[in-house]
Amino acid sequence: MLSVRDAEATILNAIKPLNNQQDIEFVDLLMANNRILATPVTASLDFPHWDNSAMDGYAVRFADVQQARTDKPIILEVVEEIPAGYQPQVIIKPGQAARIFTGAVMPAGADTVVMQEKTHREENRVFIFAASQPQEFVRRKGDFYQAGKELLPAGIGLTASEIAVLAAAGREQVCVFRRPRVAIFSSGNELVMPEEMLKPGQIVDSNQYALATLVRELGAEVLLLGIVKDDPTALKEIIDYAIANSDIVLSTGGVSVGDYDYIDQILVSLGAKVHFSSVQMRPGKPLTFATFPNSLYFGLPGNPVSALVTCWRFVQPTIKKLAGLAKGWEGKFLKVKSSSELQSNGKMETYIHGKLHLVNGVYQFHKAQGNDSSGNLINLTQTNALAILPVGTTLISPQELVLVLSLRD
Ligand SMILES: Nc1nc2c(c(=O)[nH]1)N[C@H]1C(S)=C(S)[C@@H](COP(=O)(O)OP(=O)(O)OC[C@H]3O[C@@H](n4cnc5c(N)ncnc54)[C@H](O)[C@@H]3O)O[C@H]1N2
Ligand code: MOO
Ligand SMILES: [Mg+2]
Repeated sequence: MLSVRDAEATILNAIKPLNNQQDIEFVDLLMANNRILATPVTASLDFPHWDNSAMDGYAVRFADVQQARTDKPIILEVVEEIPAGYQPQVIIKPGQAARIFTGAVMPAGADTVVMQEKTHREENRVFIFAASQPQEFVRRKGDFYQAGKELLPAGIGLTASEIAVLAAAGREQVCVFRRPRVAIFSSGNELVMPEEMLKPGQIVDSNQYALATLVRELGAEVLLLGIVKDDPTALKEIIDYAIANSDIVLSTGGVSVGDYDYIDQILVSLGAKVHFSSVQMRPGKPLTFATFPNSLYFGLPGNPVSALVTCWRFVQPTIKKLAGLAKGWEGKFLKVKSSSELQSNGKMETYIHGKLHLVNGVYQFHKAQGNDSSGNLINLTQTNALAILPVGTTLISPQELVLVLSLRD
């Protein structure tokens, strides 16, 4: 059976990231949160734009104040007051200073700022009590960034700090990758919507809610196609529609060996390349991955835990990579102590859901306490991590280290 590592490599290889010419759109800065920058950004301004003061104090000539001491202050004549937003008018000559405030433009002639706390003011005279360093408290033009250099690279996610930088560079809009489109449907004769009365044998289609929520959290656009009966004609029709209208299709159910498990044969009949239909993992063994010329197809297992675990493990990095993220689309794996005993049959790579908790500033993994059947959706609540036992490992004892996939950024 295909190992998880090989399944992942197959999937990652098949991804064609969005194109930075065709798959882009311009969005207003305040709508750009969590979007991915499609083209590098440069600015035509230096940062800082001009030499300015980092303190409230006095702009002076260093040569004038280098001998200043508490018991032997230097007295300078204050010739101008420079608040932020004001263009200085006077050139500072030997023996002179300007009153200046944080962020205000340094006057010509001055090269150093003495902070207010080291001074005493009497009318138009200022007493300087301490020798500063040359250039002290001056933020120099171009110290933070020089015009024309790359300010932000393509392929990064935009959050508060990048959006602030774009605003400072005078952008009103930003060029980002369009959101990937992910079609989702559930297959199963037993499935109904939450508002429907359950007849004997029926259950609510919870998978479409789980997947739609996760996919939206990842910044993709969801095309929710609902419930489809275990009927080859209906399934063929919906898959045909889904692949024509999305970058990624997620279906749940119908991928095992049962008589009503039709997904694989329909994919073949539609001309898909089916790369694999099972993976050496638990839960999630019956996982189908197929490609069409313009879309990727994940036939996720129907059991709710299996559907989410395979989505976290394989679909999450796929969406991030396809979306145009240059780095950081990989799963976030870490090694932490397990506070619970974890078991596996040793034959499958085993994924155990639970929670990463901070204990005295260090993360620990706690297994979810309920029945861990892959049909038990209830036990998934509050999951934020999956512990992973590799093939060959049957037991992790409490306080032993375990590999964990963190599900939060
Ligand atoms: N003989 C074998 N039987 C099964 C095997 C196997 O290897 N040999 N694998 C088992 C494993 S593991 C899984 S996982 C499931 C996968 O089944 P399917 O993907 O074919 O899914 P279904 O048969 O349609 O449903 C399985 C289970 O999940 C429930 N389900 C389905 N869809 C939803 C939904 N949208 N929301 C909530 N629950 C859903 C469904 O009612 C079934 O209980 O196969 C095992 N069998
Ligand atoms: O492995 Mo299935 O995916 O457990 O229930
Ligand atoms: Mg089945």
